[in-house]
Amino acid sequence: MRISVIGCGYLGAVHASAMAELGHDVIGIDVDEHKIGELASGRPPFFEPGLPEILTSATASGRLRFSTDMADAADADVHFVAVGTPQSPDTNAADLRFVDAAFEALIPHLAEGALVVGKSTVPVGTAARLAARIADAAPHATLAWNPEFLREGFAVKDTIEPDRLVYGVGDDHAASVLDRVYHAAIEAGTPRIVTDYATAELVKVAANAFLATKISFINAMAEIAEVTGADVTQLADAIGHDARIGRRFLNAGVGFGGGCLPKDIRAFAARAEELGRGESVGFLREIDAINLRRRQRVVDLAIEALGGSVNERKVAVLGVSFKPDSDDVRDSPALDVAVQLKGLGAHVVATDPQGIENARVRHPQLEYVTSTEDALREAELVVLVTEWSEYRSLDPVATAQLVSSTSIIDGRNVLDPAAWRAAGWAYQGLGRP
Ligand SMILES: NC(=O)c1ccc[n+]([C@@H]2O[C@H](COP(=O)([O-])OP(=O)(O)OC[C@H]3O[C@@H](n4cnc5c(N)ncnc54)[C@H](O)[C@@H]3O)[C@@H](O)[C@H]2O)c1
Ligand SMILES: O=c1ccn([C@@H]2O[C@H](COP(=O)(O)OP(=O)(O)O[C@H]3O[C@H](CO)[C@@H](O)[C@H](O)[C@H]3O)[C@@H](O)[C@H]2O)c(=O)[nH]1
Repeated sequence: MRISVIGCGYLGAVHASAMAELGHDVIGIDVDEHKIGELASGRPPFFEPGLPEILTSATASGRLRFSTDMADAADADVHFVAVGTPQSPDTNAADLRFVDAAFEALIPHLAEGALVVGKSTVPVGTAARLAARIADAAPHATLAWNPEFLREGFAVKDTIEPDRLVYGVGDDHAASVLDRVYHAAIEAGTPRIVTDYATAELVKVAANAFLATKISFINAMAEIAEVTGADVTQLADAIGHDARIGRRFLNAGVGFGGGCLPKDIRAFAARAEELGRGESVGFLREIDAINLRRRQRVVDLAIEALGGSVNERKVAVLGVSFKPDSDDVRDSPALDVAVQLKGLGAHVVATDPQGIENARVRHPQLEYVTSTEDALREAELVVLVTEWSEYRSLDPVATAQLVSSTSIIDGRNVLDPAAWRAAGWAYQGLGRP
């Protein structure tokens, strides 16, 4: 099929490449000329495992092209809209300016029978509004909403082999077109839920709200563990054995960040307020508050570990991206901790295998080094805040040779406390004795 993908960021670039990998003829459109130049040359503008391979093969084969000109999308049968929906600074609601601009730019180019498919995460009610706009301005086209559930770090696999497909549609035709787009996943037996616009929009924000709740639940248990001497990781293992609960997403630590969970729960709460149902998801504000307290907890532990003040003390911060296998630093707990420590006068040296470039743009005041050893050298405190595999596998004995003081805060509870203590370290996890 001929497909356009409008918005080629973390979601759109992967979606466009994966659709081409599945054999479709794809054009990616973005307003960012630099990004489009990189993608057209087969270079991903961000780090995502597996993306370079499919981007290179699809651009080389000619099945995948990129442009900044919406007119180049005109002959596509299906248009995926994957532009950003960031948090509005004043209200916390989703900022729909980019979605509206993309739709207005696309509408004049819609061919007879074209299907527009929303992928961006939007407040419930957005699709109905945009469907009315299309019915008015381009009645020969139709709209579907097909939320995306990919995880950064696993984006290619999640796109090609999704756990489920959700179609919010106004008629059966739209569902059959989407079945042709996703024929490989459908044939592999992927569950497919065909529903109305509002349900499809709500499925997406409900899923992220649930995941955020699971993480903040275990972090709340960590807060209780910290005043009782209990161990939250054992607690998570024990409750996780109950299949009704499950062990995944019960890793206590510095909490959730990224371009999705924090902004999506805030936008959901703001939308519920608008709908007069603020109390129904009022708990999401508590989920957010627990999450942000964990960042503060790491900062407080750092102050404690350094005897009451971090001022002019060298702190090695391991990790700046919001999760491993990603260079994304949007609302990163790791970067937030580094910035707070710097604000308190610490000499922060931060490192990360992929996130430094993005972190430097947002926080040029921090010192960044690419080598873990350079970050650790002469450090008076080590703070592990993103669990990249190379930090998880640090050897406590060798690491002790590099630092000036053997004190570590494990903000992701990924190190073996016994091994680190045996090597002479003062080890502090979160929610662990
Ligand atoms: N990143 C993820 O893992 C993920 C997963 C599921 C859903 N989502 C949702 O997908 C959407 C996109 O997220 P993202 O992380 O890819 O954001 P992003 O900021 O990485 O990418 C958005 C892209 O849209 C482009 N853009 C903005 N206005 C445009 C316009 N008028 N026309 C064409 N392009 C335009 C921007 O230049 C940018 O490249 C958001 O709604 C997000 O919540 C993201
Ligand atoms: O037990 C856990 C699991 C995750 N996290 C943190 O939670 C955040 C989010 O992690 P994850 O959900 O794996 O990453 P995202 O790529 O942001 O993916 C989420 O957000 C996407 C955008 O909406 C959705 O598509 C995905 O389904 C949803 O998992 C990260 O900071 C993690 O460190 C924890 O603190 N503890």
